[in-house]
Amino acid sequence: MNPAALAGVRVGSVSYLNAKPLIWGLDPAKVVLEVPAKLTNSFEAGKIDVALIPLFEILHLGVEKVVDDVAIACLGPVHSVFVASRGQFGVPGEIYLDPSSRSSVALLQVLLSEFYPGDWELVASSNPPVNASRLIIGDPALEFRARHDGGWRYHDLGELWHSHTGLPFVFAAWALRSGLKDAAGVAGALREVKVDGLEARREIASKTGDPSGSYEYLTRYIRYDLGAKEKEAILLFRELALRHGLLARTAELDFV
Ligand SMILES: C=C(O[C@@H]1C=C(C(=O)O)C=C[C@H]1O)C(=O)O
Repeated sequence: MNPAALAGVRVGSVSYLNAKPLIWGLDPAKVVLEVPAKLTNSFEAGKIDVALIPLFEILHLGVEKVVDDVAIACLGPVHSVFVASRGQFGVPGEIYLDPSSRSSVALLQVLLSEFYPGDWELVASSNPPVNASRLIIGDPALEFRARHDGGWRYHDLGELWHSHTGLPFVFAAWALRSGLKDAAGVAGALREVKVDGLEARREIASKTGDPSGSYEYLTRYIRYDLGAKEKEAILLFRELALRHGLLARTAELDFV
């Protein structure tokens, strides 16, 4: 399947398993796959027309048009975005940050500033000391869980956000380059891709090293809708990010 509206449109997606249902059926040779931070750079540089970029960057770059009804989100635990530590959460100290992430780093900063104020030191480095607390996202987070047992505690940021706000959290959404022709057609095609991709989750999971774990992850933890509650969550996140100096005020998002 390759909907006509996407012909000639340069598409970029996050390279993690969680994004696979949203690009299912598109010609893999034509979709740029990168970790969130790199993908954002490619989108900003104008190399991609439509990209599944971190929500934080959508707000930060002042992206105007976002595809309605499609997201990488969660309601409660997300399973693949956590601070792994040897001890309890909320005791201030160093946390190493995954340099691939944008939304989850900002979410962690918002959660700490708002709900766990203290003398935190956030260190951007992909090479934390052996026992250091660290924020990990995406496939590396799933692999970390699979590789390490006992001794580590996982503080799931989707769960922490939900316990404080009662809301879902949106990690990424489809951003459209400004001036893109037929934005409505492109958005509609990406919604169709999503419908097929969600149905193909069993097959997508079967191609991974852990079919049942991957299927559970894609069906129980990651949610793909961007509806009223998700929009409410985006507004709250934006407000808190503004309050804590992570963002400057930008225009309202236009969902197409
Ligand atoms: C839930 C996740 O969402 C991802 C987290 C992102 C971020 O932190 O910037 C960006 C895109 C999403 O794919 C994950 O990858 O674990």
